[in-house]
Order: sequence, then C-alpha cells, then structure tokens
Amino acid sequence: MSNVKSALTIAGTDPSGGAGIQADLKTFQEREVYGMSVVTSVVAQNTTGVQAVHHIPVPFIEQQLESVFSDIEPYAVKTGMIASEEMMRVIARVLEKTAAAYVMDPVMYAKSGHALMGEHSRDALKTYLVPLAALITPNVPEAEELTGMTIEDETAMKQAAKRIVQEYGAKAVLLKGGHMEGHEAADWLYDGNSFTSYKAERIPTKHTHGTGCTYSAAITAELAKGRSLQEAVQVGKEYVTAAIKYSLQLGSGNGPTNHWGYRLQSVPAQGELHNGIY
Ligand SMILES: Nc1ncnc2c1ncn2[C@@H]1O[C@H](COP(=O)(O)OP(=O)(O)O)[C@@H](O)[C@H]1O
Ligand SMILES: Cc1ncc(COP(=O)(O)O)c(N)n1
Repeated sequence: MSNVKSALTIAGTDPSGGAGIQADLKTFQEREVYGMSVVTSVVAQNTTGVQAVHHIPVPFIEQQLESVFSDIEPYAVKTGMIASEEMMRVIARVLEKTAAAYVMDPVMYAKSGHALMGEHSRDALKTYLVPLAALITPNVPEAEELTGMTIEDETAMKQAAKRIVQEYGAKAVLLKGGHMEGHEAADWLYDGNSFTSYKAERIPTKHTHGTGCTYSAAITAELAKGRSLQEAVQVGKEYVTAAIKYSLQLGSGNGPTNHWGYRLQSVPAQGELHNGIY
C-alpha cells in the first residue's frame, strides 16, 4: 500500500460548492490528504435549498467503487448522502472488504428540509452500513430518526449515542449538537466505553451550509493520517468551528463554510479583505 495518505468520499454533489462531495474534497485538500470521490447522486442545489436530484444508477456506483478500489486503497472512507437501500447494499459490499477506517455521516435532509435519503431506507442504513462504521456522526434530528427518541437535552443526547452503539453496532457515535439551543455548540462522542464532549462557543451566523459534511470529512482525513478517534474528532471540531466562524457571505440563503478558516486563525490579522475571504 502506498504511504501517500488518501481518503475517499462516497456522497452526493453540490454544484454551488458548499456541501456534499465538494465540501469533502476541499476539506481533504486542506487537511493534506489525497482526496477521491464516488458520486451517488447529482444534486442541483445552492445556498437557498435543493432544486432537483438525479440518482446515479446503482451499477454505475458499483463501477466507480471498482475503479477506485481496484487501483488505490484509501486509508479512510466517509459516506454522506446515500439515497436508497440498493445503493447502501453495494457500498456495504465494498466497505466490508476494506481495512480503511469508515466514517458515516447519516445524511437524511439538506438544511432547507429537502429529503436526501428515502424514508424507507433508514432501516437499511442500520442493517448494512452502521455495523461497519468506525464512527457515525448524526445531528440531533438524524439521531431521533435512528433511535425513535426525542432529544431535547444532553442527557438524551448521551442516551441516544449509547443506543446507536449498543443496539445497532456502530463502534462509536459522535452526536452533534448544532441543532440544540444554548451558547455552546456541544457534541458528544461515545466509543462504547466512555463519553467525551467537544464544545465550542456558538457562533451567531446563518451561514452553516455544509457544516456536517465539513466536520465528518475533517475527521476522516485525520483518521487517514493515523490519528486516534479522539484526536481526529478534536481536530475536526476545531476545523469546523473555524470554518463556521469565517463562513462566507455567498448566495442569498445559508452561505457555505470557509475552508481557509482554520489557517486564518493562526495568521496575524491583515486588516484588509483578501479576495473577499477574510
Ligand atoms: N452556530 C454554530 N456555532 C458553532 N458551531 C456550530 C454552529 N452550528 C453548528 N455547529 C457545529 O457544527 C458541527 C455540525 O453540526 P450540526 O449543525 O449539528 O450538523 P449538521 O450540519 O449535520 O446538521 C457540530 O460540531 C456543531 O456543534
Ligand atoms: C449532497 C449533499 N450532502 C449533504 C448535504 C447536507 O449538508 P450539511 O453539511 O449542511 O448538513 C447536502 N446539502 N447535500
């Protein structure tokens, strides 16, 4: 196996560049791993929402996976939008055979509320993919869908995380608290033994398009580089927080995360706008 650290995203697209595969590849590049991508669905979307979805035929998803895995074995893999049970099955068949660390972002809806996964595919996700995952990264609404629980506080977040590991067989769960109230954005990691919290000041912005994709991609990149799960989540949290802090006023809806954010934190203030980015 080459010692060039590579990561693969299997997900849907965002032509406006903020979420999905585009966010994942930007994150991989910024975290200094070689990025690869397999497209599951082509989504016509932008900062205002989703306009249309075109699903790639399942045999062609299989073909893309074959093209990657027969040539370059990634060190880590993440999945994002996977719309149907048939897609989940072919992806599971490939992931079963790889030694790559697998991070699953169980994408169900876009921020605008548009469904990105068929409702009857939730069980298939639990059956075929959750047991293969080194980490699953639901937000609160996704954890509610997976567990059938109502999650309104940290106690319920921790209970839901435990249930996803103990009942559905994920090795670890990072339950993200972006959708909760309060002055902190607090996420809980449960690795089957203990809980670790990852907290940051809540940033008052509506520009959060692509936060979940950015976060799970950063964690995937760090796992590809050989970091432990705890370290990878710590770096991922710092990366996504900076990406939200410097999020971009682009488009007329919820603007995208800023992949220069993490670097900008350590650069002395320039006092002027560079390319409108900072
Ligand atoms: N306004 C915010 N300020 C700081 N961190 C945030 C904010 N909104 C979300 N986050 C963080 O961004 C990451 C993505 O979380 P979340 O929004 O819950 O997921 P998703 O994008 O999948 O809905 C989490 O670490 C969450 O705590
Ligand atoms: C193809 C695709 N995948 C995922 C999301 C969710 O994005 P977010 O990171 O904002 O939850 C999206 N809008 N489009």
